Amino acid sequence: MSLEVSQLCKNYGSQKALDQVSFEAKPGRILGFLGPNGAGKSTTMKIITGYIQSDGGEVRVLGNDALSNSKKVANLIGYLPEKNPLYSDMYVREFLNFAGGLYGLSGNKLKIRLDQMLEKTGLIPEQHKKIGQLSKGYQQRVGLAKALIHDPKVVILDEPTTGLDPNQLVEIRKMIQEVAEEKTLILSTHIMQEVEAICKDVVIINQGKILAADSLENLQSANQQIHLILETEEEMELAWFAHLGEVHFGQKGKKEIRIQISDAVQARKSILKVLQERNLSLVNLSQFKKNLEELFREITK
Ligand SMILES: Nc1ncnc2c1ncn2[C@@H]1O[C@H](COP(=O)(O)OP(=O)(O)OP(=O)(O)O)[C@@H](O)[C@H]1O
Repeated sequence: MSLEVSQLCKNYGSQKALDQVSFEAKPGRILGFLGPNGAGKSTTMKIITGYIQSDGGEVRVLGNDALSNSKKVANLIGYLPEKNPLYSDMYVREFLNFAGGLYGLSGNKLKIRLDQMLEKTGLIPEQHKKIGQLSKGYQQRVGLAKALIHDPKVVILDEPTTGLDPNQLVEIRKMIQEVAEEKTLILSTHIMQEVEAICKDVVIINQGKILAADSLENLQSANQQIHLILETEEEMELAWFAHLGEVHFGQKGKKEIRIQISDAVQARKSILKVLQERNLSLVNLSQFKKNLEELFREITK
């Protein structure tokens, strides 16, 4: 396992920001780290990367304890913080050169790595511009190149696509996927479609506690229940459909009933029978499966 986080705790004064947070990240699989605002995502990432200390628990990076081997672990991790801190007066190449130097790279090795990172992040045409002159999307690329300059094994990206236009978003996501092919990558994001598009594993945190940690596939298949929305002209009673599964009224009050079922064909037949017997006029009968967004809202509400 490249990254093991176990039983992390962190308090800010009397507030418990992290409460026994544990999860693992594997190489070659992007782990989506999800949670509502204030859930504890950035705090977890800052502890993993050594920016702040925990009040308890353990972080192991490629088997190294992050607390007792902080220097070694810092070299194994690349981090793009939420508020990407860049020196806007520095030139792109100059800045990345400086960042590489901080990790002990120099001479030809630094030059080769610098060229590789500029190429990988599409920054070659921009390398002689001042960072402050770049668009937000290109500034994020500089942040990504900085996080990767020392060729870390574990990469942590805190909301890297927030505020990007749709074109930049697609390009940065593609870059993230390429990076993840050879690294362990944790991606914090609020965008559920992003998780469904590029993550293999998912951790959901809320109020400092882990609520789910599994592969995206397992989470989705555990929620493969089908939902039917039934709408009629007349008011209905939940009891008429209770034999089919879990039932509750929908947005249109008693004229809309939502039913969670496992056998859609059988359920539709039964519903039509009830409608006929009670002489109800059907307005809509549709079915859907929960996506990650709905699952997230249900878990964290
Ligand atoms: N330095 C600090 N001092 C006091 N409280 C803090 C500090 N940093 C974070 N917190 C609190 O700890 C909790 C977790 O914050 P954190 O920034 O880790 O959440 P987050 O999941 O990253 O949120 P967001 O998605 O909004 O960035 C929040 O309630 C926040 O107000």
